[in-house]
Amino acid sequence: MSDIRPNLRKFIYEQCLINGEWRSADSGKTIAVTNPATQEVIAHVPNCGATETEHAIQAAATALPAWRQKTAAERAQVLKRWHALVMENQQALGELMTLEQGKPVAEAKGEIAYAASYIEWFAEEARRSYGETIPGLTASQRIIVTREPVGVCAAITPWNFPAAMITRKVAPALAVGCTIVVKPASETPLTALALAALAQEAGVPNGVFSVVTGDAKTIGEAFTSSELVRKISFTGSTAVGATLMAASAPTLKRISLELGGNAPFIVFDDADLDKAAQGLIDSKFRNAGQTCVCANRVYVQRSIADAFTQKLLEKVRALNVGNGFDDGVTIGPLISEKAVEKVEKHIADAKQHGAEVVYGGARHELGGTWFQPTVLSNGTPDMLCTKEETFGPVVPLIPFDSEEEALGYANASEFGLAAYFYARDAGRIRRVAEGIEAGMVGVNTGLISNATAPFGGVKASGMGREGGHQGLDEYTELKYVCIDV
Ligand SMILES: NC(=O)c1ccc[n+]([C@@H]2O[C@H](COP(=O)([O-])OP(=O)(O)OC[C@H]3O[C@@H](n4cnc5c(N)ncnc54)[C@H](O)[C@@H]3O)[C@@H](O)[C@H]2O)c1
Ligand SMILES: O=C[C@H](O)CS(=O)(=O)O
Repeated sequence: MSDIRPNLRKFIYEQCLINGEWRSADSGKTIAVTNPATQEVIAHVPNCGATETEHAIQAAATALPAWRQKTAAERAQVLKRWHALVMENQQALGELMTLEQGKPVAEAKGEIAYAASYIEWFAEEARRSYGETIPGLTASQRIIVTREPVGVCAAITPWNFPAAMITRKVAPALAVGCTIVVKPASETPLTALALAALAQEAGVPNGVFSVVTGDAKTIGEAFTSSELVRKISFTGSTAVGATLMAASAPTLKRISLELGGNAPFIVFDDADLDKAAQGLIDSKFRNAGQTCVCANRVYVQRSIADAFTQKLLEKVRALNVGNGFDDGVTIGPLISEKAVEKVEKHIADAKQHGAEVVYGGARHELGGTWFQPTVLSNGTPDMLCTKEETFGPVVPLIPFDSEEEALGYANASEFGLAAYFYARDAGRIRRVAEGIEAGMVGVNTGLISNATAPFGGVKASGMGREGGHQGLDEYTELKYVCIDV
């Protein structure tokens, strides 16, 4: 039986939105979009290439003067209408996301609200893109510093959070007067297209926000080679981010990179173990572990390791694996067979290093790309999962003895996106929060993502921030005006 409910059909757009027009690829070629839970083909979207992308970029350049000349309040009003439309359609947009990405409907609806919160946040921030005046060096001199929109922007987004990764780029861009062309992941284009349709309904003018689906490399090259594109914002793997950064260098584009992670999760002996176990569930199993900021390696102080493991297992056993449309399901399918094979590779490597499977450890009996929530004990600090993100529902528990040892393990990574630790001693909280190498740190919490805070990483996890007032600055340039009158 198809998961495509009648109420969803009006949200399934099988054309791209370019310059306010819904259009197919020039070649007529399409890409199939499948439901990861059933492998059913749910839609076909245009397989666009360079010409369509260049058209969208040109339309963004043409639309830029009028959009940037609107007042911040006028742009804010359009964003507020977009926010209202997204929330009015939260249920349908959530079900659409489950259809193409697989996460449970409740979680998908949560992402829609999270995505909408970026629109609301930047509608408010639009009117706070402040400059400054600086005392002149002479009686007749005035120094003024203003913030101006970067101009035409391009964004490339991943499949794991198909709504939030779009709005946390588009909302700040539009707020400050930029225009933007977005290429969503080919696995999950429908959410992006539906969001663009609602933006159009909200009054975003033609060309200000276009969505182009198709060949990633070709579209990416059209973005990076264009003289008109002044900024690229990318969310995805570190490897692709580095490629885009290098390709953007010849035209000196501004670039924001939200890349891969490998979050350490440390449980100290002075932690509240019940809170730590729940925090690990919250962080690790969100989106079946397919989250850039999820705990990827768990370090547990040896003296409380057994007690913590039992508390964790009690909660893992309560996780319900199934189709995201079924009531009560908390763990959906992984996005692809390739994703399952990576999880299997990490578990096999951990076992070779001496880790023991204390729960799960294999594909789920449902078949397809479902995987059992898995807990490994007696892990070691040199397992493959401590070096690359697993992107699946696996908790590798690694014992440690001292605070210094734990911090050393945590920082022994090329990545630095998110990190978490549970402790109650004030001095330990200060030392570890300041010593850990990450862009974002959760102390006694496993959930840190929100629109008000600057989201981003260090080292191989990227550069730039999204959300907070910092997220607005990513889309502006400073202009210094020295007046002598
Ligand atoms: N830091 C963050 O905020 C964040 C958020 C979500 C995902 N991620 C990371 O993204 C990765 C998982 O997502 P993914 O598998 O979609 O990543 P990915 O890098 O394979 O793809 C991301 C996007 O880039 C496009 N792409 C792929 N190759 C490209 C190329 N050569 N040129 C231009 N575009 C190209 C894809 O089509 C997709 O739209 C993980 O590493 C995860 O940690 C990071
Ligand atoms: O995959 C990483 C995203 O950024 C998810 S979230 O921002 O933490 O929701």
